[in-house]
Amino acid sequence: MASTNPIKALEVCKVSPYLESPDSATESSFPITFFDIIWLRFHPIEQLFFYELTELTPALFHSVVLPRLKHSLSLTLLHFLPLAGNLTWPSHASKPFILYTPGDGVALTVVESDADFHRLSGYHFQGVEESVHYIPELSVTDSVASAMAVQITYFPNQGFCIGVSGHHAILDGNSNIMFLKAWAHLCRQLEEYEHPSLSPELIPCLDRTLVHDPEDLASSYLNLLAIMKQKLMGTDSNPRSLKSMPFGSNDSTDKVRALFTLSREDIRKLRERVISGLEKLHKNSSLESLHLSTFVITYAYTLVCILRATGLINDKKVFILFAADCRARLEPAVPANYFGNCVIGCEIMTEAKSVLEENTGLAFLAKELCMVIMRLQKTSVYEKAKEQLSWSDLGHHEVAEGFGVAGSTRSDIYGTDFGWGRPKKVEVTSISKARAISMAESKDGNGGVEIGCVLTKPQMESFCSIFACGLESQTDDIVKTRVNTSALEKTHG
Ligand SMILES: CC(C)(COP(=O)(O)OP(=O)(O)OC[C@H]1O[C@@H](n2cnc3c(N)ncnc32)[C@H](O)[C@@H]1OP(=O)(O)O)[C@@H](O)C(=O)NCCC(=O)NCCSC(=O)CC(=O)O
Repeated sequence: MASTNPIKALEVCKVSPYLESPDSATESSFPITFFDIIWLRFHPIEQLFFYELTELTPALFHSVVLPRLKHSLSLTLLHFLPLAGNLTWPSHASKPFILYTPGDGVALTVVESDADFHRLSGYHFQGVEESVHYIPELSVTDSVASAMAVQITYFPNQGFCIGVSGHHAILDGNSNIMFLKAWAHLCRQLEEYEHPSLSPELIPCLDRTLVHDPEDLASSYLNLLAIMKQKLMGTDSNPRSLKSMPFGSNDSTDKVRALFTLSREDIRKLRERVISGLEKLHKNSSLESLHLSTFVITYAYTLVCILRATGLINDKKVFILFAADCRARLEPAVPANYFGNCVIGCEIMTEAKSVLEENTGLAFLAKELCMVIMRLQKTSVYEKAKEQLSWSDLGHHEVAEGFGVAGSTRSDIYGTDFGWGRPKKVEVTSISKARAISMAESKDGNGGVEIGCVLTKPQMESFCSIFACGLESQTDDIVKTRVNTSALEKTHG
């Protein structure tokens, strides 16, 4: 879907940590851990936050909103110094590390757009290429990678949008949202205080020594990445390059994105349907210990609908991934405000036919997810990280359709109020770069979940009908019939 460029550049600058502080005048380096290295070649985390403000005149934007956003970003970076620096891997170093040098900062692009803010921030299908204009590009060369880039887009008399790209080897979803909340918090405070301060839970813990690595998994993961890179890109590819590797399909020309919501009531009904499906699958066994959480129900239901919509054939395998936050799961635990990556991948490899089974597919997948989550309690995180080194042959990608999920149902992503209200919409746009959905708690805070999907337009139309009809269905089957598109738009919009 081709899109004309609706934006006009206003400013390109660098925002450095607040200069009056002695901390920002000192060079600092931060080692990266095995948790970070796992994500070294992954595409950046990209998100868009839309803020509706119909009274946003050029004067208000340029004299109040933009200066306040910039100043608070500078104040925030003082606490989050790794984000102002770069990932680097000089030839003398055995591992990449983050280096902050005075004068470094986050690249900030300010643009104006005459696009329809209402449509962009609405819950309708949108061409994936339309969002490209609002996402900043992260500068990455073979030897140096920026940690973060920010774009602020001004929509005259409609609102503004904040686009963020963060290097995944520097921060995970939790750290990313902590940074955005800290920035929003300081920006809000600037309305009243000249010297705003952060509450303790928003001050990041930058101590990398809290992650123990007695067997140097970090080096093993670097070797694994070099092998993967050679397999994908040929033996003459530079194994020390910091550039990301192609992961899934990057071709977004025919793709659309959309957000869907499951209400608390939808989730309750789906949970009942899963329980009845489980009773059919396991007539005589006790299933009491299974915890059918909001995450499990949402992920299972969305994947079943996607598999049906994409017409996956029964004899295929599916490889399902999700991240588990390890901050509280490590022994000893690291603090909730630990900054960096502290997540580990959990995986399920299964036959598509078990998931596509009409009466029991949803229950089957929900149970598989529960079992993997339960196993997390029994295995040490470090042992699991060691196990994952066996993924080195990339075999999964050759034999199975892979699916992943970005975000979390507990991130409070809509809590990012910079002083002009909560976002009208938040999108994790990077899901278009991998075969992934996004998940966040719904913005009304009523226990529902928002799900972001990227599919081709025909697949999305099909997904939309399967998703909506499946919720209306009284049985444990998810309806496969296709309803007409106008009915869908009503349900969805
Ligand atoms: C492994 C999990 C997904 C499993 O989630 P579950 O919800 O099924 O299970 P759980 O044991 O965590 O929680 C069980 C129940 O307790 C509740 N619960 C647990 N901990 C809680 C807490 N601290 N505060 C409030 N509620 C809590 C849950 O909401 C759930 O409730 P109820 O039963 O009501 O639902 C999760 O534990 C987890 O680690 N989530 C974080 C994932 C993450 O960090 N993602 C970001 C990846 S990086 C990324 O996304 C960036 C990118 O790649 O783009």
